[in-house]
Amino acid sequence: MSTEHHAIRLESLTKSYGKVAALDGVDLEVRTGELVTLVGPSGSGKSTILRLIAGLERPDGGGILVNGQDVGSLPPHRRAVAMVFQDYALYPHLTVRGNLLFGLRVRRVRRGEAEQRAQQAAERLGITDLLDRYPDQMSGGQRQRVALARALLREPRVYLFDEPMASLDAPLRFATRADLLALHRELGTATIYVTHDQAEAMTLGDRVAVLQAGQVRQVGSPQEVYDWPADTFVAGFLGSPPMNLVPGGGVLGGTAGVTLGVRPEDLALDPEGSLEATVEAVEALGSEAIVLTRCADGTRLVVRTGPRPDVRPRDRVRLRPDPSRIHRFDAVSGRRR
Ligand SMILES: Nc1ncnc2c1ncn2[C@@H]1O[C@H](COP(=O)(O)OP(=O)(O)OP(=O)(O)O)[C@@H](O)[C@H]1O
Repeated sequence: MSTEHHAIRLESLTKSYGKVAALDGVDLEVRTGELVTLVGPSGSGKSTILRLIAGLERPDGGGILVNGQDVGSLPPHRRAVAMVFQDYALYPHLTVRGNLLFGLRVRRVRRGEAEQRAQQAAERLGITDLLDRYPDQMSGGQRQRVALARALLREPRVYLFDEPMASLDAPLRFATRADLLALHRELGTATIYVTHDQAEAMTLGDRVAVLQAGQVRQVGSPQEVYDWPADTFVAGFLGSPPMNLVPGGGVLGGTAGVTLGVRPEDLALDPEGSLEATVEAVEALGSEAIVLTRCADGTRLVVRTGPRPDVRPRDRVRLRPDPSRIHRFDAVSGRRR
């Protein structure tokens, strides 16, 4: 057995709410300095994982280790874990300074030292001019920085983020994402980051963990899970639009017992292509276009092309799949073959 301590190690974690199995045997390891993004459909158990690590709830079974120590029986404030929520969870009746000092007071840090540390955290996140404001006097992005500064003050070994940018607009998300990544690299802590945003999951994560129905379907680098999805669920979940999956292989080359898949960008509109199809719709996205097509046997194939493709609905077209990019899955288990 490896003696290496992972900053976070989850072993066969289970948790049910009544009849609902929120987590059904979750194993996950995060190394020190690593950022793992957690993605999956609504209700797949992402937040439950974070709440169990933070100690806000207790698992039914399995182990939670932080730096090699089983924290299962420790209360939240003794776990060296900081959690940042989507709604920031700031105290509305306290100023930014009050919010930053609160946790330090609870942990009985002397006043002078607490003031100094709060000041340092505020400087690091560029919010010193906001110290006397109340949460309702700030923008979402500013509140997010305050929540981050407060998390920083806990000097955690582990950061847990539950969709911290969900309420920010696109440009602000983009900027904040870069700041967050810089902070993560500088601190070298272990981070788990839950998001619904695929671009965020792919760009932030050293590794991506894909969750479905309380089980981890695959963990790997963003490129790995995209290029080599372990099963049809991951294949159909990552990518926008997702991979075309054809049960039985059909137009992609019928083979009993398999489901074949091809990503929209691995299908080209090409007069020499081997597949015949009819265009059903064209969605222009500015930098690219999505062409929805339908083959004679009824199979729908989505094609990603450059901007302004020269086709319109009801056009007959030919498609050329990249043969090296055809994915094979078992028709019954859905696992990659
Ligand atoms: N306090 C609770 N009481 C009952 N059921 C719960 C509770 N918390 C979570 N669940 C159920 O557990 C499952 C997992 O929920 P969880 O919040 O972890 O999902 P999630 O992946 O974070 O979803 P979302 O992306 O919508 O936030 C869901 O079926 C949910 O309804």
